[in-house]
Amino acid sequence: MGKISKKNRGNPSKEVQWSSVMDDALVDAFLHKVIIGGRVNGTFISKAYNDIVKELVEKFNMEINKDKSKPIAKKWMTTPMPNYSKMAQLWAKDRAKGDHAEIAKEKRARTIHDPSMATEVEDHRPLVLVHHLASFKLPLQDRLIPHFRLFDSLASPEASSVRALICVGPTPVTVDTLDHLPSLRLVVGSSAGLDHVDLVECRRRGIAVTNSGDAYSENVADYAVALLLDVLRRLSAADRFVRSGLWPQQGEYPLGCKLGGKRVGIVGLGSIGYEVAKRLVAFGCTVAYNSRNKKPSALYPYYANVHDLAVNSDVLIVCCALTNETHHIINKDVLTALGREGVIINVGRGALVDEKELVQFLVQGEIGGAGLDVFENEPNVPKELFALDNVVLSPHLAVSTPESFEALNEVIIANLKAFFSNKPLLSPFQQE
Ligand SMILES: O=CC(=O)O
Repeated sequence: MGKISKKNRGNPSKEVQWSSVMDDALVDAFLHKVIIGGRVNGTFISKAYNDIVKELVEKFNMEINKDKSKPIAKKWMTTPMPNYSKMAQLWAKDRAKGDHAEIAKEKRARTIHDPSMATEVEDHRPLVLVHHLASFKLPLQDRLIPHFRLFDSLASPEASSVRALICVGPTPVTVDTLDHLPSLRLVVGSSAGLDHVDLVECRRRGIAVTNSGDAYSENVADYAVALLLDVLRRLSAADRFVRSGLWPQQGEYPLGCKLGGKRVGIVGLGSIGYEVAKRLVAFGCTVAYNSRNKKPSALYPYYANVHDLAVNSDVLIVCCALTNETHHIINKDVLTALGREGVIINVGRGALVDEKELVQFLVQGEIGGAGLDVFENEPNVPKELFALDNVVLSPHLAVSTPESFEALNEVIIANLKAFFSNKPLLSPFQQE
């Protein structure tokens, strides 16, 4: 509990208690977005948000919109701001006195700069553009607010001076995007693959690029192994068999194959590929790989081209970056080399595989099966695959777990903090 002097309208001398029931982070967000920033961008229109508004209003005897049918935020957006800004300062000061000195220190650093409040508050947080398609939101974005001053429009006046951008999911970063951002020096990708970022143009303009580093690697590797086990043991198909009531009618289900002992070729031995290899060795598989260059630290046999890797593999697991060189790296020749019993797992990008050819091979039984998390034209999946029990389909999910998003958040913050303090970046993008 802390104390705060209430100096605004109503009862000028009364001291009110600051309730500790409110989550600090939400209060911060509230202070930044509503009180100081004076606007709500929609992120906090939620029950938690409304609770905070309500509690603040009650504590400070401020006017409240009595009409419950209207969101409180609407009312607050039209309320004059200065008193609230003062309140935020008092609150920060108050916290500084108690055992929350650290929080308050951080809070002072978080205070947003708004020209209309310039004499009252100061904001030292670096400016960062969150660049995202409407359908892609950065997971845990609110956690960045204490560290960075975020905005999300290329049309905003801040665009001309912003030095760092977070690229959310597959949001394209093109020449046109970069033309809006003359001061940009860093693109922080939130994905492992960065085929949606014009890397050549970034390099030409001296813009560094980072990706998700190791944040997703274990999750994607788990998923690749899960897809492979599913294809080999026909788990999803067996599940459908039971659910559709066919077991009592048809009895035995066709045998699946053992994973141990398979020769697995990994296409792209980056951090995901390494994790896949580790897991498959534990299952008793033999592992070989192809990547742009032989890795001095890798003990697995190296094949300089995917065709030769396929000839010597029962399974290909595709987890390399999509580039001009790797587009359709799994083509008709590679599929032929893999053979009728061969299995393809793709957790990289759809366009790494010539999808039309793959569909033909699967439909005609010229390949053993496939586990696909990615497709050439997402979210559209070739309908011919729906009827095939030796194919496991997944909606681009391999990276997504709460744990991987937590890890991603740390990588993003670490990269931005390193950049703004002129230290080496945590996960500069490297092509495998
Ligand atoms: O596909 C997801 C990613 O590249 O992170």
